Amino acid sequence: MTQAPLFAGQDAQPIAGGWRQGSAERRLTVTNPYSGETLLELAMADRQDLDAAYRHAQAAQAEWAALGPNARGDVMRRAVAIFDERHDEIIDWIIRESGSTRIKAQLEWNAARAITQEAASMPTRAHGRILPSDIPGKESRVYRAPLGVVGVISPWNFPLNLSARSVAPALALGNAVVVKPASDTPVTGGLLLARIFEEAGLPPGVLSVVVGAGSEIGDAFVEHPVPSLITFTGSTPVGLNIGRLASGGKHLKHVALELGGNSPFVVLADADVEQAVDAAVVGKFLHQGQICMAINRIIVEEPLRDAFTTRFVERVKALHLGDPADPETAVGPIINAKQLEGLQTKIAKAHAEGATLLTGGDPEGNVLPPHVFGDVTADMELADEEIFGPLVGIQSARDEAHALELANRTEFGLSSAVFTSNLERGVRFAQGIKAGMTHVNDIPVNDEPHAPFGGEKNSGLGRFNGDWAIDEFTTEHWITLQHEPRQYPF
Ligand SMILES: NC(=O)C1=CN([C@@H]2O[C@H](COP(=O)(O)OP(=O)(O)OC[C@H]3O[C@@H](n4cnc5c(N)ncnc54)[C@H](OP(=O)(O)O)[C@@H]3O)[C@@H](O)[C@H]2O)C=CC1
Ligand SMILES: O=C(O)c1ccc(O)c(O)c1
Repeated sequence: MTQAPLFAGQDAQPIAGGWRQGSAERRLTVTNPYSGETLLELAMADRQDLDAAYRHAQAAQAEWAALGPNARGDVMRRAVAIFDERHDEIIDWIIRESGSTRIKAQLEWNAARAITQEAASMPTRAHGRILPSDIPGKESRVYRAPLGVVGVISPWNFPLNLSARSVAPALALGNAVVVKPASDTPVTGGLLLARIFEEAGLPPGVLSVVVGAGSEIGDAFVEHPVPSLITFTGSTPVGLNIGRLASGGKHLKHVALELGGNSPFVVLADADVEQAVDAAVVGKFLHQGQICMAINRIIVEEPLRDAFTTRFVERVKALHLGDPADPETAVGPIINAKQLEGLQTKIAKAHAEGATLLTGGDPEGNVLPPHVFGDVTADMELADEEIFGPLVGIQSARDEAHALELANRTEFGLSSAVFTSNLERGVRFAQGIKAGMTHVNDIPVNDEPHAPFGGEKNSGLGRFNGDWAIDEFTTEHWITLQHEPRQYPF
């Protein structure tokens, strides 16, 4: 007997314990970025819906936390089982809603499942501490407790995973959660995840999803008095605004921000060219480059530049473009026309600034052929700004010191990579890069559920995953007990 779909595209969202239509006048049409097919239409959520979601989360949170670590862990374990049972439906939604290739959709399903499995262990890892004290008769305890209610704002590029990597740990650690997914991907960014946790036995109202425009409910989402923490993944301008609202408004709250990136991919003169090219092709063009960790600049030490460039361009020209559902497709569509137009503007700017086009082509629908530019200098926009698309420039470095100077030249510091035949030299180079993450002889696109994920400089604040998530999604309360009357100085 075939199962009913987990989510059938109905006009409903889980707000304050029940599935219902949003209350805003504005309706959202969600389309397939490759085919243009309408996937669903939704009445969007408004500020009243948001307030109801937060208030209900606040009311439901204490009972959810009190269920205890094993019960909360069991919900996570059942959610992992549902990820497995519903694998094909989830993959299909990721492909259709975000234009992900099947390759990328599988990677995203892996990542979302893995963080949910990691979250299942977190309830029994949320430890308090007993501290020594110099005060006679004092017992000194540190209790670790859930923050309360967590607000999660996620983007359209890895919507399922970039919601799950906040939602699963936050819930597992006893918080309640309200999610605002990107308007391009409300299903994989929130509605599907809500159905997974609902089927896994999460009590109603502990997780709400409000499908509302960031431009309309975004500030209210952050400034609301209920959430103690806002996690955000998206553009640096929006992230900086969220940071300002969270720290400068009426209600001070924690933030965990994962923002833009400009990953340098450095190839030193002693690197294996073929290995470096293999990595560069995937590290740049996976998900059409729409990944915060994606290679944004290729920096090759002079002696290797021509050999690397020739081989890299050959490999790029051979990439399979087109239908993201086709297992052979490496490069699928850009998420929407606005993003495509932005990329075409970047291409024109690269030409105007004197870069040399080595391979490119005109878009077919939202599918933009990979563009590689040579003779790129660090002051060009192509090198200095986040691209978030299938474009890249190759810069030449005089020597290792110059390569490091170029790598550190931008406002961003999320991920990075360096290729060399001497691994310890690679580690020393990595330690010189001002970033949250560096991968020696690998792509900068790496994320493991127990490893600290996050950026420095304008790439963000805080770290996700593993022990770092436990710190982000809980708080510590110092409580002391005087077992004998204390002698005060007056
Ligand atoms: N670091 C990363 O992973 C990502 C980086 N980016 C960068 O951002 C650029 C633009 O992409 P875009 O999707 O527009 O990124 P945004 O930062 O605009 O969107 C990310 C999320 O923030 C929401 N949002 C938008 N405005 C506000 C606001 N004022 N307050 C609160 N939330 C808000 C969006 O909602 P809504 O969809 O309703 O607008 C979405 O859910 C990309 O070209 C890329 O450079 C984008 C995505 C991911
Ligand atoms: O911000 C991103 O683009 C992004 C993508 C995939 C991940 O696993 C992740 O942690 C971040």
